[in-house]
Amino acid sequence: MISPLLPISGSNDQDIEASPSPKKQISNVTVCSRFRPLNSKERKDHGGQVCVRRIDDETFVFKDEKEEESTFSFDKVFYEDSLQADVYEFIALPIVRDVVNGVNGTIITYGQTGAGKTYSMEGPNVLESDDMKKGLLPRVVDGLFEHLASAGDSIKYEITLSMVEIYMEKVRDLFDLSKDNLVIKQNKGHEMLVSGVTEASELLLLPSLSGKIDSFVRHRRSFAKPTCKMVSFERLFFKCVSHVLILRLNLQAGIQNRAVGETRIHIIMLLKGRTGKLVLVDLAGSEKVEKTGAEGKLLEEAKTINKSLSALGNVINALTCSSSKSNHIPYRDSKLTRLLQDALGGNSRTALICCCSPSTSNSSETFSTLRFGTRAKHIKTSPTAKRIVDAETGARWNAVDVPTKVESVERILAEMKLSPTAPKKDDDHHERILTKVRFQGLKMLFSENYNAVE
Ligand SMILES: Nc1ncnc2c1ncn2[C@@H]1O[C@H](COP(=O)(O)OP(=O)(O)OP(=O)(O)O)[C@@H](O)[C@H]1O
Repeated sequence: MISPLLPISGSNDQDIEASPSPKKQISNVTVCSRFRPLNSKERKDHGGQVCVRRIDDETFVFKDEKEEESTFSFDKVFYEDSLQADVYEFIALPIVRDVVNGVNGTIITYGQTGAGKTYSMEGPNVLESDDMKKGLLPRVVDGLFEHLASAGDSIKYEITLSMVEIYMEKVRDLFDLSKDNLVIKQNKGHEMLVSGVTEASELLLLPSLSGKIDSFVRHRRSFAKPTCKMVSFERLFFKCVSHVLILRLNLQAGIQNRAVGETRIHIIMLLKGRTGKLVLVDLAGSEKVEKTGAEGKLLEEAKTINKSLSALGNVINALTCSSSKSNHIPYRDSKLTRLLQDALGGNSRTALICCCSPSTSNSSETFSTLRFGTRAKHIKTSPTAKRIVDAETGARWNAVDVPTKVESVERILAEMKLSPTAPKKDDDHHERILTKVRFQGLKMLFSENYNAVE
């Protein structure tokens, strides 16, 4: 069920308040490994030798530099023939659904430089519309909009996008480069936020866009701003799709602003709705400093990056150490761990993609990435839906439990049907009433939205 943005009112909703809210189960961080195809250098210089032997979709045998074999298991293993769509469906789609329902989500790519982190996260670029190549980011943006729209009874939803990079332990705003040392804070709900970060905001949406966004993007790449008024379903669709595209253009603009050259940086994208927050993190390469061959300023950058990745490892160790329940978790040791505090130790459904080269020439870095992933697998998080306060009545709801106006009507009709005192009606009759009520409800909500947006 989708949570609406409009305040909920009416006696019907009051009845539903009493119904118990389902509790979310404790869940692990989802950890996957992904092996990219061998590149031409690995094929040429190392005879195309690989360090991984597939057992099944969750398990493989890894051969280290000393030819010793160990078996690794993850929630899912994506081998070199895996599709971008498979990665999205397994890792991101459940998180996107949860975010729409008020549960925060985080997706992190980890691995050495050149292992496929950016390819997994972005694909060739975020405006890519080829389904074989499109990465997680554009799919997540499309998926968020599609899920919000497909409910039909959800009306108005604001999505804001922020992008920051962590460079030399400073959080820089990728939409406003003058903000180059933003402060990370924790709000009353123990949620981490970047204070003063620029939020590109898009106000949305309505009818189902399923399958139509990419064909639109393919044909209207140069489209910049929505200009039409919401007067018909077609135009409404046009307006919604243009918002998706603008969001993708914003992403592209932020990505173009990030530090360039040899610099290794962490990139963090935050998509926020009224209820859930989705954080996508493309970490800097995890290789050892010596392997980078860096000198001078680049060496300093590499050391700072490795310090923050070590801090991430320490946080994971502290969280997974059995005696650490009462222990101090060193989130404050780096900006990265501070920003990921709620993703790792709190209220978030989190997925980690360990990106690896399959070549024996990189087996030492691959081994360290796989060990990092194995450790992260033991983190427990307890994501719960956010509480929403009804502006009119002050009633509090879990975002996942908030009934829409239309759903309220459905529940009442269903209850009437079940009630022993209710007059017995045939199913067709009941369906006809339901359809009419739905139509009336949507008509009313469409017009409310029209006024609000225009
Ligand atoms: N699954 C894949 N299928 C095909 N090509 C891939 C895949 N993963 C990565 N590549 C290619 O490998 C190269 C390196 O990938 P990518 O830039 O994503 O690495 P990275 O881990 O993000 O490195 P960096 O830390 O430098 O950002 C790119 O040319 C990319 O297109």
